Amino acid sequence: MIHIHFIVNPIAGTGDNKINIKFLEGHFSKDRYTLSVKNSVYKKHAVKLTQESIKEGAKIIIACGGDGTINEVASCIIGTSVILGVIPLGSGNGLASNLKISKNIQKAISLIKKQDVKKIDIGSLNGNYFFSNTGVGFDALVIKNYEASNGRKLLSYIKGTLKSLRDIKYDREFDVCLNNENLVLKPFMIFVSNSNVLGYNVSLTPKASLQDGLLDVLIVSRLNSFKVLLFCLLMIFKKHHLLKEVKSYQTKKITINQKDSSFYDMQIDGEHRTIDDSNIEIYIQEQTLSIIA
Ligand SMILES: Nc1ncnc2c1ncn2[C@@H]1O[C@H](COP(=O)(O)OP(=O)(O)OP(=O)(O)O)[C@@H](O)[C@H]1O
Repeated sequence: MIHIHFIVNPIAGTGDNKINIKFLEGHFSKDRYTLSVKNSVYKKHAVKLTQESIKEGAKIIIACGGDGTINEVASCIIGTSVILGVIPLGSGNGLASNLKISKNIQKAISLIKKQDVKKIDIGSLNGNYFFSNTGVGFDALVIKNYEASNGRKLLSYIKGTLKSLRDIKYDREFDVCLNNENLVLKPFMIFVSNSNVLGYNVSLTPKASLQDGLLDVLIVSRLNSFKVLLFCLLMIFKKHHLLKEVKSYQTKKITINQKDSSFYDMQIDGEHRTIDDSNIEIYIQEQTLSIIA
């Protein structure tokens, strides 16, 4: 018997998914599989549900949601023998897009039943894991404003972006160290990615791979308002690197220090997080997560 648990975020994406026990029993035969389905009812609830599923003996845990849900579920199974599966129900679905996991639920289920398991790299940031990307600066501000808007649609991201264009300040100076290079800057954004898709098929780091043992880093120096708009436009066509303010790196580790503040507003896998520290260390942990893909 294979014990599969499904952790479902009912508000992910359009919030109208049809994942429930009855639906799943139509796809997984009772002779081979025992199923459990749990819905998260508040933010971060998937962490608790996953921990319970591990105690209950789940062998495969399926994160049904977007990058935020994947983060909550996958963070709990690091260091266990549990295998992660994904049914992409999110809005952006960055990690699932990189892994070419279909948004079509029947196809995602067929993939889970095949059980082809890959080992992928994960990112670590001051004791937090990320699987897709993290960042400080403009991207974190967009996510913060998006979450504050309480909307859940692409329009809320666009509104969050427009508000961030008005709000962005360059008041924090960071000392950044990567690949033995030291930079001192007040950046527009420092974006660190494990995966090659940000979400909605937009990519800031198209060369990133989940299995190359490297983080892809985009450091964008201060931009004037015109250049910010140009950056956003070029990003849609994956040409943002044409701006001289945009520098791309590949590295195993990056550290960021600041003297004048003891916290960072960050985004981790598309969720806003405050990191209470003046120093940040981000590094890759190679082939650490077993995932069906
Ligand atoms: N019942 C719930 N009510 C409110 N928030 C929830 C609930 N269940 C989960 N969440 C939160 O919803 C947030 C968004 O989840 P998720 O990232 O999976 O979806 P998404 O934002 O639509 O997708 P993506 O990140 O791919 O764009 C997460 O922070 C998660 O903790």
